[in-house]
Amino acid sequence: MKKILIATNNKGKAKDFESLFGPYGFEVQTLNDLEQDIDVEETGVTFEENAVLKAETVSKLLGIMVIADDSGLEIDKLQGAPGVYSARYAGEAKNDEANIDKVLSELQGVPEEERAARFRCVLAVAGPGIETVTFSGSCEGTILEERRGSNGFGYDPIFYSPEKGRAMAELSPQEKGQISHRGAALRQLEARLPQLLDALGGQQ
Ligand SMILES: O=c1nc[nH]c2c1ncn2[C@H]1C[C@H](O)[C@@H](COP(=O)(O)OP(=O)(O)OP(=O)(O)O)O1
Ligand SMILES: [Mg+2]
Repeated sequence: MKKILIATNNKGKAKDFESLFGPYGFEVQTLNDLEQDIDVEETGVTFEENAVLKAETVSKLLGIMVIADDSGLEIDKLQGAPGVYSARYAGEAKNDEANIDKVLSELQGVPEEERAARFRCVLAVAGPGIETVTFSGSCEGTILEERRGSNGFGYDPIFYSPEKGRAMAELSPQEKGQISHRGAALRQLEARLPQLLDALGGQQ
């Protein structure tokens, strides 16, 4: 089976990639599947910088083509926060529950029409002998007043999709892929994948 390494330690992201790449016959692997511990420090100030940093660092280390994902939530009322700091919003420990609590308390009393937000995702593909390329996607919604649903990961329980009429965490992985920032970025990447794999001489 063709394998694709995603330079992430986030198991929730990995599931999104599986439901999107599975139908194309790719087995998705992540940094959690490797014997060595790899954790790239995210020193960039944009999603794009961090995605490129993660993809190029891991690709150079292992000598293979990899895809990295940097993503996050932008809330208009909070001037775009948490943004690139989404994973670390409530502290370095990267705790989804604490991050959600922090957002909910900051938006306490803010009416629905002022709770607009979007998820953003930038994917970077890096590999030996190819120029690093990036693809991006976004997904518009609003922030709920309380959690709904138990699917997905991260901020999914408080992100309402007007397109689906449900919280992101109430969607199946397939439904999420149809509307998500990651789904949008991945569809662009898919269009370029044959070319990228060709440039690598059929590595995968
Ligand atoms: O579809 C999503 N549904 C809900 N929340 C999401 C989503 N996509 C990103 N997010 C949130 C999770 C985390 O708070 C941050 C990503 O941070 P980000 O640095 O890209 O990922 P991460 O540190 O969890 O894993 P890694 O860097 O190893 O890929 O945005
Ligand atoms: Mg990260």
